[in-house]
Amino acid sequence: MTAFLSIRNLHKSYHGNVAVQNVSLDIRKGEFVTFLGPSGSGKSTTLYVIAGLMEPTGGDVLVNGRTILDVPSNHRNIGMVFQKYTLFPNMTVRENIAFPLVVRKRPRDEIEARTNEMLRLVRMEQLAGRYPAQMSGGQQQRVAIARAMVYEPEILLMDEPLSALDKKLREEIQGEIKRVHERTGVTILYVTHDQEEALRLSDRIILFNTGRVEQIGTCTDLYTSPRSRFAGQFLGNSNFMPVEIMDAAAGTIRLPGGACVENVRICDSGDVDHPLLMMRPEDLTFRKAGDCACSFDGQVRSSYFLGNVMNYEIGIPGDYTLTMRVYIDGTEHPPQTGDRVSVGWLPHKAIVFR
Ligand SMILES: Nc1ncnc2c1ncn2[C@@H]1O[C@H](COP(=O)(O)OP(=O)(O)OP(=O)(O)O)[C@@H](O)[C@H]1O
Repeated sequence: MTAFLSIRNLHKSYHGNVAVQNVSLDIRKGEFVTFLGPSGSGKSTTLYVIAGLMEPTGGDVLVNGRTILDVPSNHRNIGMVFQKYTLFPNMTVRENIAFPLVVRKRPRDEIEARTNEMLRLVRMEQLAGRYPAQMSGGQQQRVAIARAMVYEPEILLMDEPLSALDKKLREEIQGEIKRVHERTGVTILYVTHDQEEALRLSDRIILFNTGRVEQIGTCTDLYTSPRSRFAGQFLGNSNFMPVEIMDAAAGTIRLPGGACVENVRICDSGDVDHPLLMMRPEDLTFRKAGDCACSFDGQVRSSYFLGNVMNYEIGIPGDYTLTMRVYIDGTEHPPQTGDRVSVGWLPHKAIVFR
C-alpha cells in the first residue's frame, strides 16, 4: 500500500497517564477511514495530534513520507469538523464558509467562486443568507463541513461530527458526507463510537481499545473475522460460550454439554482467560429436532419483531442464552415464547478466541 498519511509508534500521555500507546497506521490518499472505539480509547487524541492541536509524547506523523510534526497546525492543509457546531454566530452561512479564504487573503473572485461551489456541494444555496441561530443542527454541521473544505485541504478530520443530532438527521448528513467524499476525493479520518455509522461510511475501520489499535480492516473483515473478543463484541452483536479446545489444528472443540464439533476457526486473541466460542445472532437458525449435529436444544424465552426479522432469546442447557436474528418471510409460523426449539449453527462461521 502506498501510504499518504502514516502514523509511526505514536505515544501520548497526559501528566503520566497514557492515552495513546504505540499506534502505527498507514492511510491511502482518498481513503475514508474511521477511528472506532469506546469512550476514552484514544481516538480523539490521535486525531488532534494529526491536526497539530496536540503534541505527541513520542512517535511521528508523516504525509507523503515527510514528518509534519514541525509544521504549525494552520499550515498543515488539514480541515477539521468537531462535534459542537463551531460556526461564527455573527456571520451568515456565506460569510462563515468564505472565512478561511478571507483569512488567507485569496482574491475576491476566487473567494466568491469557491464559496458558491461549497454552498452547492452541501446543498445550502437557499440558506446562504441565514445566521447559525436560524438553522437546525444538521444544517449548521453541513456549513461546518463546507467551511472545512473550502480551501481544498488534502485531509479532512471529523471528530464525532454527528453525535449531537437525532438518528434521522444523522443518517441524512452521513449521506451528505459520503457525497462530499466521492465528489472531492479528500482523505477523511472520522472519529465515532457508533458502529453503524462506521460501517456505513468507511472504506476501512481502525478499532481502538484502551489507547491501542485493536484491529484494522474493511467493514466486512472486522465483522466476519474479528481478531479478539473485544472486536467481536464491539462491532455487531454476538453470543459467547466457554468451550474446550480438543484439537486446535482441526478446529475441534467440546461444548459445555459435552458434544464435540469440528471445523471451527480458532483465533489467538490475547483477551480471554478461557477459550470462548462466538456466534453471530444471524448465523443461528431453527432446525427440526435432531437433524443437525451442530445444534442446541432450547426453549424460546422471549421474542420481538424488528420489521423483517425476529429477535429471539433462547434458553439452552447450562443456563446459557442465545440471541438469534431470524428472517421472517410470512409463510411459516415462527416459534412462540415457551416453544421447544432446536437451534442450528455453522461451525465455519463461528470463531473460538483463545
Ligand atoms: N486534556 C486531557 N487531559 C488529561 N487526560 C486526557 C485529556 N484528553 C484526554 N484524556 C484522557 O486520554 C484518554 C483518551 O482520550 P480520548 O479523548 O483520546 O479518547 P476517545 O476515544 O476520543 O474518547 P471519546 O469518544 O470519549 O472522545 C482518556 O483516558 C482521557 O481521559
